[in-house]
Amino acid sequence: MKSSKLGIIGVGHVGKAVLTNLLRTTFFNEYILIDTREDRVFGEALDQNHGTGALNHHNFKIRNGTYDDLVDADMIIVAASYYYGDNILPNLERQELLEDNIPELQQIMEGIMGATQEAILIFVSNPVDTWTQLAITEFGYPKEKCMGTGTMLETARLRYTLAKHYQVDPKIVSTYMMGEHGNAAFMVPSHTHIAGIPFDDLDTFFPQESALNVADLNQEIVEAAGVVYDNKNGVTDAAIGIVTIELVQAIVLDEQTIVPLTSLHPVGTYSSKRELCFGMPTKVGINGIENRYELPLSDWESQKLEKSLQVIADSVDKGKELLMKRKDQ
Ligand SMILES: NC(=O)c1ccc[n+]([C@@H]2O[C@H](COP(=O)([O-])OP(=O)(O)OC[C@H]3O[C@@H](n4cnc5c(N)ncnc54)[C@H](O)[C@@H]3O)[C@@H](O)[C@H]2O)c1
Repeated sequence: MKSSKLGIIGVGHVGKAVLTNLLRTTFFNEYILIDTREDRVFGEALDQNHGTGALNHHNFKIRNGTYDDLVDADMIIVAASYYYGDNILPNLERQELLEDNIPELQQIMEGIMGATQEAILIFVSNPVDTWTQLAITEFGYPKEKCMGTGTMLETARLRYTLAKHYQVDPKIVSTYMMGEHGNAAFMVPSHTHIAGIPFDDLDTFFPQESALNVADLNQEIVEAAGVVYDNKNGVTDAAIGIVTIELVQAIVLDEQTIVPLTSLHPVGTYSSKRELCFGMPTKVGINGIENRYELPLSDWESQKLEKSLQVIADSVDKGKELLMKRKDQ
């Protein structure tokens, strides 16, 4: 029987949160941890290994490793980011992280491409749409096996916020945030329901709760990361750790779940004149991307999408240019 191996590249706050959550599952029995901070990743592997000595824990193989160890990996999660020291990322917008992270992306993709093109490759690193797209178009990773968490985190935040407002279980809220993972993410009220009740009818069914304004709600969700960041000393790791497991589980268990991950959408998707990675409802299973669903959008949603796609296109162009300059050096 084949064992299953996961690689995590970048074991800072987010990589560690993903690892710790996964170690409560039995999706994988072998974990390879890769980080440029060799002492940090050695310590993390040792610390997590000590935990396997507890009688209520599974006996996993966890070690710090190299790209050679990923040759037979089933899945690789990239949560690396240029290390700014002092244990925190600077207070930069996600797009502002791009320039410092181009060398990291290049090093990581060269390492992965030298090891495998078979593993499902999941990006969490920001700006996540750009990392995902450059991995495919500039380094050649197979597009149906390559994805990022996209607007899954914003969607979880929206589901939580709507559930809290209407005092219901988040699991019965069906909704999406789409577009860029970042300031240009937008909600899709026309496809938002609570227990089958359309967004526009919620005030009728929940008369005791105040009416929600879509633009204000959208703003609140987009700004939510900053609120966590400001209050957690520059870190957002808990929710993304859980959301990443949602995606991993959908793939490992072949759940055929539909989530707004980011992947490379062909020319013509929402009339886009170029192929582009952005968050939209996508079916995932054991082989990676299974299908994409181009939901009809309202005028407000279409305008938001257009803006989102422009932000990502500009970022991808800048990323390509920076990579080209490095190759010319
Ligand atoms: N997609 C999302 O929804 C989401 C949510 C939260 C955070 N993030 C992103 O996740 C990333 C990580 O955040 P964090 O808080 O864990 O940062 P962090 O600074 O705590 O950790 C980053 C780690 O990456 C390592 N690293 C840097 N370059 C590397 C390389 N070339 N190879 C291997 N490892 C390398 C660093 O040594 C560090 O340990 C950031 O880009 C952050 O913006 C994404």
